[in-house]
Order: sequence, then structure tokens, then C-alpha cells
Amino acid sequence: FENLTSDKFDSLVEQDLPFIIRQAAFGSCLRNWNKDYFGQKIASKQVSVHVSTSPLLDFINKNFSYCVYDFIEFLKLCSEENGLYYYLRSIGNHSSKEIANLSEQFPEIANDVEYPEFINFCAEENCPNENECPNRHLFSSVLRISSRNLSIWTHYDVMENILLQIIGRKKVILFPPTDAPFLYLKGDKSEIIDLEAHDLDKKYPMFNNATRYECILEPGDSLFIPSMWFHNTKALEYSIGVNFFWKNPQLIHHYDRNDFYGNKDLKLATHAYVNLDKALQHLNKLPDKYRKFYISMCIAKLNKSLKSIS
Ligand SMILES: O=C(O)CCC(=O)C(=O)O
Ligand SMILES: [Fe+2]
Repeated sequence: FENLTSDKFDSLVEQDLPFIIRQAAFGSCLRNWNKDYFGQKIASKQVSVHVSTSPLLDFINKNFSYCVYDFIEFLKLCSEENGLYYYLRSIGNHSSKEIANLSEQFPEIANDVEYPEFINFCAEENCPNENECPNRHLFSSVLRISSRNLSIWTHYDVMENILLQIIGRKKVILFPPTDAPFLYLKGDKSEIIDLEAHDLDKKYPMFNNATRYECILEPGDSLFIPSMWFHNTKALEYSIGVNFFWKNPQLIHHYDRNDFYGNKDLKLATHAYVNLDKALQHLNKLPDKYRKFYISMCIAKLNKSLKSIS
């Protein structure tokens, strides 16, 4: 889409499908950002970066380490081909237990990113009235810089999200939330790391049932990624982007206060998982015949509940 109005944007977000917005007014970052500009603006800053010998980052098996670099040194390493792959996902200043916010961690360049009017972000930094306020509330703004060919594990986030591509092209592969049973999940992440591998169906036969959506983001494109949609991104070139998570007004009370990344399950879902584990612990104490019977009764109950959702 181009030239979106806020009504059109609202109705697209409501549809809960990913879509690309081309050339929206995200500010001067789209014209100014490059290594020389960052060098002039940013004197010295330490960043913690994922570094791996593999371009396919795997969070489950952790095939990377975290290394601290000076930001400008990191940009140099990340943009050259030296056999290592680098990925910066900006985090809070003092520890990872702080929400990423460009204005706080990168104040020198934060004003280069503006939010198009159609998103209707609330002007108040900490709106005292998030429940009643008609505007959207920004949760975090995250700077994402990757080496060419680097891809990020397939995962979902619990918040609505716009991923803005600023430098380089990026391929994004998405799967709808209904594909969860086919993605071999461990929490919010898929075990399937190489989505291009030829023998996926041998190791992951259910993956055949998944519906894959693909797009390539050019600089200036932004992608709406609905909450709970699985996504995997691959930088086709040295890539700089920013993404913005915002809170769904209907879920304000449901988000986990300890969520610093926009990806912690809703509190009630976490309770449900805990209780499900407890239920299974109880049933697993029974002899097989009874265990089988009661587990199938539980599944029937869950299926009935699932079918009642339109
Ligand atoms: O491309 C990336 O660096 C990951 C983007 C992502 O996971 C997101 O926007 O939620
Ligand atoms: Fe994500």
C-alpha cells in the first residue's frame, strides 16, 4: 500500500494479515543513514551483538555468542565479508531487562525516525490513560542491523509490529498462527532453522502442511507483522532496519510486565501452560489405561473449546 490514511490502516490491522507499506513518511533516516553519517553523529557507544560462524542464527541451540563492540567498529565488521555473521538487536541501556527505545539508546539518531500519521501513536511518552486513549501506544523501537545473508530464527511476538527496512533488502517468510502445530515449536521459536533446506520433510514431516508467505522488503518498505504470526527474516544485503511494537488496547491488562522484548506470552496463557503441565503430572501418575482415557477426555474438551471460536 501507499498513501495510507489512518482509517485504511486501522481496517488493514483489523484484518490481522501481514501487508507492506511502501515509501511511508518515516523521516530522514531513509535518506541520511549510512556509515559515514553514523560516524559523524555517534562518538562512542558500546553495543552487544550476536556473532556466529553460521548465517542461520539458532536461538534454541545458541550457535552464536554475544560480543561487545564499539558501535562504529561493529558497523564496519558487519558490512564486510569476513567469515563471521553479526546481528544487533538493540536493547535497553543498563541490562537486557529494559525495553529497547531508540530515543534512549541512540538519541543522536532517534529523531531521524518519525512515525507516519496514519499509525496514530500517542504523543505522550507514558500515557496515563492507555485504556481509554484512542491512540496506539508504542511499546518499543528496536534498531536491527545484520550482516548479508544473516537470518533470524522463526518466532512469533505477542505484540503488533511494523518492521521498517532502511538499508539493504530483506526477505521475510511468514506463517499464520494456525500453522503452530506444523512448526516444531519450543516456546515462541521454531526448531526448524534452515527454511531453504531440501530435506525438511524428512526431519520435519508436518512442516509440509504449513502455508508460507514470502516477501522482499526494499529500503523504504515497511511490513506489518500481526501478533502471533510466525516470521523469519533473511538479510539479502547488509541490512539496517527499525521495528516498532505497539500494545493492543484490548490487551493492556494481559501483557506480562516482565516482557522486555514484546514476545512473552500473555499472562493468562502462561498460567494455562503451567496448569496444563500440572494436569499432565496428575494424569501421568495413573496406570496407562486410565491415563489414556483421561488424556483423550481432556483433548475432547480442548477441541470443543477450539471449535467454538469463529
Ligand atoms: O529482521 C529482524 O531483524 C527480525 C525482525 C523481527 O523479528 C520483528 O520485527 O519482530
Ligand atoms: Fe519478531
